[in-house]
Amino acid sequence: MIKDPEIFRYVDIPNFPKSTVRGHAGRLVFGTLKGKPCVCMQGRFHLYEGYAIQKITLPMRVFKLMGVQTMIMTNAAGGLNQDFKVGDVMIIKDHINMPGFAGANPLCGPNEDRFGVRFPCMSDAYDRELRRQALAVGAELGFSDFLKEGVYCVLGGPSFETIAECRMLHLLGADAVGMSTVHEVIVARHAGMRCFALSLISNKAVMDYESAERANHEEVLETGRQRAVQLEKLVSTLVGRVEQYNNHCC
Ligand SMILES: O=P(O)(O)O[C@H]1O[C@H](CO)[C@@H](O)[C@H]1O
Ligand code: HPA
Repeated sequence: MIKDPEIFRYVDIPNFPKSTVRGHAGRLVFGTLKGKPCVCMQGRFHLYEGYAIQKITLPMRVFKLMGVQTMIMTNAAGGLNQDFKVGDVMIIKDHINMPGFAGANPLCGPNEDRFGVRFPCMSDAYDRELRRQALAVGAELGFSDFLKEGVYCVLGGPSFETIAECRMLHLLGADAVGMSTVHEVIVARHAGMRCFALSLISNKAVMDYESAERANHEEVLETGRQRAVQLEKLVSTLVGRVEQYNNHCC
């Protein structure tokens, strides 16, 4: 997908965290996608790997310093919205930061004024224009049947949610639940980068005490393999249409 790739392993980059999750290759790939210069993370970092929240989000600040303007993220998530099916792709329109409620926010500590303000706004965390474009691209590609929009809730993991927790998150207005992305979005927005994120609904969150279904990482990986081609097509077509973005308001 990336043309003329230059690949760096995380383990070879000083102070970079290392990927520990199965399915996350742990490499930075530089190159072009549809003629646009880009850098891709093959594997991101999670609280449950034991990293400090600031370490998980360090790549966002590295990207900002490299001149990156737009962040596009994908994740796998459990579907809470009862209209969602396994294999649906949810454009994230907003998030609920559960660890943040308990004080785990990547911007805690002295503010880094060279990146952004002390109290960044999050009501426009997921760029409206990119979401609109993604829906249009999805329709052109014939993906409308499985393309949704919704609210992503992040938890710390690594244990999957209990039935009572899934019911609570659903009542709170979350459409999907996962263990990533939100910390990075907060740091990227703080630094004035534009964010767009997709959740692949890799499993249905279990909401019923009679259900025999059990969340498991195998199913998450398998759904990822099944939707990989369409996700690549959606993201690469969107990237081809992304315009230069300069956010001067911070
Ligand atoms: O890393 P992402 O794509 O968010 O994957 C999700 O899937 C893993 C659990 O199966 C967790 O890492 C969770 O966050
Ligand atoms: N819960 C939390 N994280 C997840 C899930 C889930 O059901 N599926 C993929 N990541």
